[in-house]
Amino acid sequence: MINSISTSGLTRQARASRSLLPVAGVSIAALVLVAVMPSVLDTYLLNILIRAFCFAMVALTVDILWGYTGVLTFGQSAFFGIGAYAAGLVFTHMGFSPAHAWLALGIAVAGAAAVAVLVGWLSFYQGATPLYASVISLVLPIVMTQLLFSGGTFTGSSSGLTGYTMIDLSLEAWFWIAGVTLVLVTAAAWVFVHSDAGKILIGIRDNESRCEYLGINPSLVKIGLLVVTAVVASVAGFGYASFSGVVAPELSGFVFGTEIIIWVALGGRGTLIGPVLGAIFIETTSAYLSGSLPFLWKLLVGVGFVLVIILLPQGLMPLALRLRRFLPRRLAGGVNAAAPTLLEAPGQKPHSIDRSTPAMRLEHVAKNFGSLKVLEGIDIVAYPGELVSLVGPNGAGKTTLMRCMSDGAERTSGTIRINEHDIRRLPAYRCVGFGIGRKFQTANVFESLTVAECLRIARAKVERPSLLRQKNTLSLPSYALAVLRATELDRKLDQVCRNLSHGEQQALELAMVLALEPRVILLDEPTAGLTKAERTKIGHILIELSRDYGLCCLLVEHDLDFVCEISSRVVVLHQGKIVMQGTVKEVVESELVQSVYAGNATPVSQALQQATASKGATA
Ligand SMILES: Nc1ncnc2c1ncn2[C@@H]1O[C@H](COP(=O)(O)OP(=O)(O)OP(=O)(O)O)[C@@H](O)[C@H]1O
Repeated sequence: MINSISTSGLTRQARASRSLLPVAGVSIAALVLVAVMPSVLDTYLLNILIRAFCFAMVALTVDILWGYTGVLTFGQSAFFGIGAYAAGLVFTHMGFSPAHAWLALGIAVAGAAAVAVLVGWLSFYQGATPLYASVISLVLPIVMTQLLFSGGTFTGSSSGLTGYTMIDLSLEAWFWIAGVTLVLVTAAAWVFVHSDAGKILIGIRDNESRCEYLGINPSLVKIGLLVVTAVVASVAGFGYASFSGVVAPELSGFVFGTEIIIWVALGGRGTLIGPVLGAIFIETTSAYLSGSLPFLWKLLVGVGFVLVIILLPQGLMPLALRLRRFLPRRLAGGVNAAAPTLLEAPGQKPHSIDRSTPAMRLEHVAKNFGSLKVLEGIDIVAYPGELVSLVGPNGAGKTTLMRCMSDGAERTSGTIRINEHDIRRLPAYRCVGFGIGRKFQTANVFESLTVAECLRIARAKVERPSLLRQKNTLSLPSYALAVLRATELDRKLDQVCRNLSHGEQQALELAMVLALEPRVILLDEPTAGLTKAERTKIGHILIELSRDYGLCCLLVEHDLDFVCEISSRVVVLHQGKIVMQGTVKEVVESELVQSVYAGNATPVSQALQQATASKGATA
């Protein structure tokens, strides 16, 4: 019987606070600094810093897209330009008043959001590669600059717009506005990327396909993120133009877009603070040195960039963050320091499951790769509570069949129904909604996240993750908890996945799939890499999943002893066709199946016979 996991021993971690105190403390310190700086800095430096603060906000948006989500973008300058030109154009052609300032801000936000939706759709539509998205982001600032060049007197062409009436504030007031906005935007970004929802960005960066098979639509997440970051960049551009009284096509150009990438790379992508400090430092230093050393300074920045990329690929900030180990833990703000308490989720009641309606129905399914027919005429019906093993020699088409069952776009022809829902040509994340969960052949987890964070992302479809915080409890169905306990992963919730053994990663992936509470699970070699003892425990869990919880399990497995021990039915595939379906005994005794395996190095028939004999002896 699957027991609910004991939470004793986790109490210490449960008490661990996920408070926002560290970020609040740093933000208050930064605000105090912003408050006092105008009284100690000269006018020139204040001017430079206000501009640098605006640029730092754009750098922050690039860091969220590139550093956290893995989307390398050169296009954020275009959104900065939209905000800047919204202010420049309205103030030049309509005059200045508070109403006009609000109008310009509204145009900046709406314009940036509309362009971001279009660009996001083009960049991240289903099947688009990351390289394609980067190319689109390169094209955007080029198109934007050309539009501004060809705008004649309306946009000021290559000279841009100058001399318009600006928002009339003192230099100190501008400094405070820019500084406070930067601190607040940085703090908000920090809270978001460290929240449960923010971890999905890292999940997408690490393993987009795993996210899809957990029911998350990565394209939608990336489009939403692009829209939000575009709006922030446009507001920064609006502030820049309102303060400086100058807008030029260069502000939305490709060169500026590349400079932002350099700030982020030097500062340390994926750290937020690094890119902000990188932008402020390079902009301020440039202002002092570019006049006296115009070419040498650019050369120095370029050499610094190359050196950092080679020697410190993660940038300078991670180096500084490593010093945190010398600080007390509280001050270091170790957000991943504590693991959440595991709780048992209520889940679906086994007796409420209708076991007479097929959980999975395949009719005439075929798959071709060009002229190669990999699957042909596949008909399978599987019911809740069944544990069906797909066996066959290497290359028989087992994994391809799993792919077809879990993603509507995969098969060439035929019909697949999951819980009576026709999956049509729907993508994997939509099929998950019909109750299917898939475990891949090789361990497929999020390598830079902890065990608990992976499980949290796996639950995102069931429990909407918080945008603001990390919850200190994690509810999982009892069978997912049982997998964690069987493999002792429940004691490693705070460990980063890349440090887990292969077998532990396999078990974690299985627990992640079960965390989705699927009604049908596809398991491609779930015990590969596990020890004999772990394999036996997982076998028992799979039997209980089907018998006690009514899950329909479809299993691809080369370990034939394991297949015989746990299966209620076996389907034999050979050269893309089903050669036999039946009970373990029927398959074992089939001469046809034995001839299928004849010539294969694995003594399959022998293994099947031995396993059946041992089962008979036990009975
Ligand atoms: N993307 C692809 N393009 C072309 N052929 C492919 C592709 N993917 C799989 N195949 C071919 O389809 C056939 C079935 O492959 P599949 O991986 O489904 O077999 P399998 O039964 O799972 O094998 P194994 O037990 O070794 O994992 C093989 O001949 C393989 O070479």
